[in-house]
Amino acid sequence: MSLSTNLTDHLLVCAVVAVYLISGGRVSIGCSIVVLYALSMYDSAKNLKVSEAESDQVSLEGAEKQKKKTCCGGKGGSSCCSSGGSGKKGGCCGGACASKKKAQEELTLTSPNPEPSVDEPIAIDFTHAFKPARSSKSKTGTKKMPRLISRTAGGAKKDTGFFKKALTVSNEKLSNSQIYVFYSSLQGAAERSAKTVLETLSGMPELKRTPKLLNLDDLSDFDDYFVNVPGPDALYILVLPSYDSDSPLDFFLQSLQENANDFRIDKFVLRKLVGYAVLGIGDSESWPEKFCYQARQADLLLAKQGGRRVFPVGEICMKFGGDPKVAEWSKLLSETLRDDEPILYEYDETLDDEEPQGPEDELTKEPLIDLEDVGKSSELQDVSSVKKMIGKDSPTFKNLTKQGYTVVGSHSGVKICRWTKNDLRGRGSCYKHSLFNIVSSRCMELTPSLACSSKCIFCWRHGTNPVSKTWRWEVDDPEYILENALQGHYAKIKQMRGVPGVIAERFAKAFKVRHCALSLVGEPIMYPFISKFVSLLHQKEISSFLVCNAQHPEPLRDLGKVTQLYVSIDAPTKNELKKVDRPLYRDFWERLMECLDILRTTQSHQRTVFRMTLVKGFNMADVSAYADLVQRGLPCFIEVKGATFCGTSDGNGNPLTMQNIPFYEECAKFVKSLATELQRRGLEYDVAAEHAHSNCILIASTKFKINNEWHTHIDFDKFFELLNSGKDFDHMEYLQKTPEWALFGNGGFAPGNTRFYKKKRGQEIQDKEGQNLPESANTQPIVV
Ligand SMILES: Cc1cc2nc3c(=O)[nH]c(=O)nc-3n(C[C@H](O)[C@H](O)[C@H](O)COP(=O)(O)O)c2cc1C
Ligand code: SF4
Repeated sequence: MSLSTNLTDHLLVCAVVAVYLISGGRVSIGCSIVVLYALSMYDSAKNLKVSEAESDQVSLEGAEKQKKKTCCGGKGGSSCCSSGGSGKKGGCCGGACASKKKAQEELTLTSPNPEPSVDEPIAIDFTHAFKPARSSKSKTGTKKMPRLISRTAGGAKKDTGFFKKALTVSNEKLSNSQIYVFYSSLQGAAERSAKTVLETLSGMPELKRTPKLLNLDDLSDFDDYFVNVPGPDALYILVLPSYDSDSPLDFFLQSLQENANDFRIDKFVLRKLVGYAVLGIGDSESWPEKFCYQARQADLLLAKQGGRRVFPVGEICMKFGGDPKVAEWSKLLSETLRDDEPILYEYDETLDDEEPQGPEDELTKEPLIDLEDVGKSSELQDVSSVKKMIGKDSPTFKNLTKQGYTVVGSHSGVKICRWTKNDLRGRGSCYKHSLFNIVSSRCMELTPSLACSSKCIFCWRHGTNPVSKTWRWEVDDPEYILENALQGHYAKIKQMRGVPGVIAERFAKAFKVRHCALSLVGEPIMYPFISKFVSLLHQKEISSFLVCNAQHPEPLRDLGKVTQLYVSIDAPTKNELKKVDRPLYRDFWERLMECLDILRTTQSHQRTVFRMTLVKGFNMADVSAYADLVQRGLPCFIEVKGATFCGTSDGNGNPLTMQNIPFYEECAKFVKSLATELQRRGLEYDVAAEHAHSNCILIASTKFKINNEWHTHIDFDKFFELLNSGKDFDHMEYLQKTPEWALFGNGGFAPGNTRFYKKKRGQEIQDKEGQNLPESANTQPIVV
């Protein structure tokens, strides 16, 4: 108790005694005073305790205020000069922060019941919250997780721990997805295997939807599945063979790679898929180095674009009974789809360091690749490796030779057409005779590129000829191609010498080819040396008829002189063209427009022809839209031909039937209304000539009607004379009068030939040039 308190007490006692004496020393008053005094003493003792506690609180607040003025605001840590981090003990706060921190820590540690208030933040240590399943499981001896691919950039590995690990787990129910089984097959093994996969999956009662089977080579646009996806729950299974020579799969892989590098396409565009799995088939004995390499490429490309692998790539050698292994892979896949356990889609390989690799790692033999490195993988560089377009041992080679082609070098083909044989036997030439004066027995049909940049529905490519937007193969010399093509052609002519009815004179002349139709199958203008090749033809006085698909404006612009330049116009509108030609280019319509502009301008000196192939139900309705195209390209001629039915369309995606084949009358009606529409617009065109037998009718610019007589025929001697003169000349300088028999309405059958009516045992079939083919080729789809 303090001195001041004692003094107050003494004064109080004196005052009480004085009051007692003044009041006469009465006992009752004296007692009351003593009680009051005792009460007041108790109260003051209590107050003293409270004030002592308050004064402690005030002094703490004062210390807090002072702390905020220190170097670190009292936080200590590395920002405080008193902390260990600064290396200075004491610092500006004299070490108060540090000592305070220490005191607080001590308080916390010694506090018996440190119940935090609701508002206080709680610190939880997540370090061990996401232990990789693999590590923990393998320690207990249970199944190890498959090795999967990380999508994390190397630099980001260290700081994405929490989110990255959380992203690795997916709980999608795979059995709810719509499964698409894709395949690509040249000889049938992949198709068979895909069907096994399909059957196995279809037998799963858990699957909500029936799986679908799709041939990659029949897809008109890969983008429908590999840029867009058909639904939110699509799951893809790809069954792919490998070929070290060119195969349709090359184009698919090339497209995937282009998508991966196309800045307009979302980098992880295939994240929209529930997942994917690839089954590779191949031959490990004959191609040990390249065994199933294209399946692996596909797998990496799908992963690179965000696809989630739901099952490891299968690699099965088909040489020695691979079918049971395919069934086994399919069964394992179906078990995975059934299994609702989460799948580790992304994988942090740094977590692998936590334990040594087990023997299972050896078994998987799957190299762990960071997705960021996928593009640099040597496997992927192979996607765009330069191959021969048609290797001698390739199925495409066998297919083409079976169909009567002579494959020249690695990318050209020559074939003797039925009209050539017909003309040798005096049975008449093809429609090009009546329209333009080409004699079939002296014509060679050739293409320097068996590959094409379209997949036209009426083409008889059987889904086997290579497709690509650009040239991606080894290139043969033009001299080599011409020399060997002529040899191949003459060899076939020679075979005709024993055929009954061959006219000796025509047979002799046939050994000096006069015309070359650069069409056949494929896209000739894709050949990088097309102009040189054409000039070599001209040097041998062989006229050139070049047909192109209007998808390659650059080489079209650069093209040198040709005798006649064709552009195929297979449909008049963008939508119809996409349906009919199934072009590979996204900007196919713009390319067509550019080609038309080139015909009207840069190449207007040439004899230009629009070639239209009429397919009922596909491209015959919109005459006015065709007129728009004519107005833009202003060709010299419009050659209109009805498509021809050539048998079934088995497995090559050709949707045409006999119902799509127009009759001559329908073609004639179409041609007349097109001519009328052009005239209505003030464009000077009219119907000129025909070859009724081939359903072919010619509309010509009226500038070829000289003195009221059509001059659609070519004076070939004059053409070479002009060419050899070295002077510039144009299409109006080598004309010849159209003979009477060829004019529209007269049928177009040349005199001097005997009309031959074949007994119709099967469908009469024709090749791309409109030439009829032997009946043995009756499995071919529509060709024109
Ligand atoms: C010309 C040719 C090249 C081949 N190249 C490879 C190859 O590089 N790697 C491979 O694993 N198998 C290769 N094979 C084997 C095929 O991939 C195998 O026969 C496959 O089953 C064919 O599938 P398909 O019948 O669906 O076309 C090749 C086969 C041929 C005929
Ligand atoms: S018809 Fe011609 S342009 Fe069309 S795919 Fe066949 S070869 Fe190519």
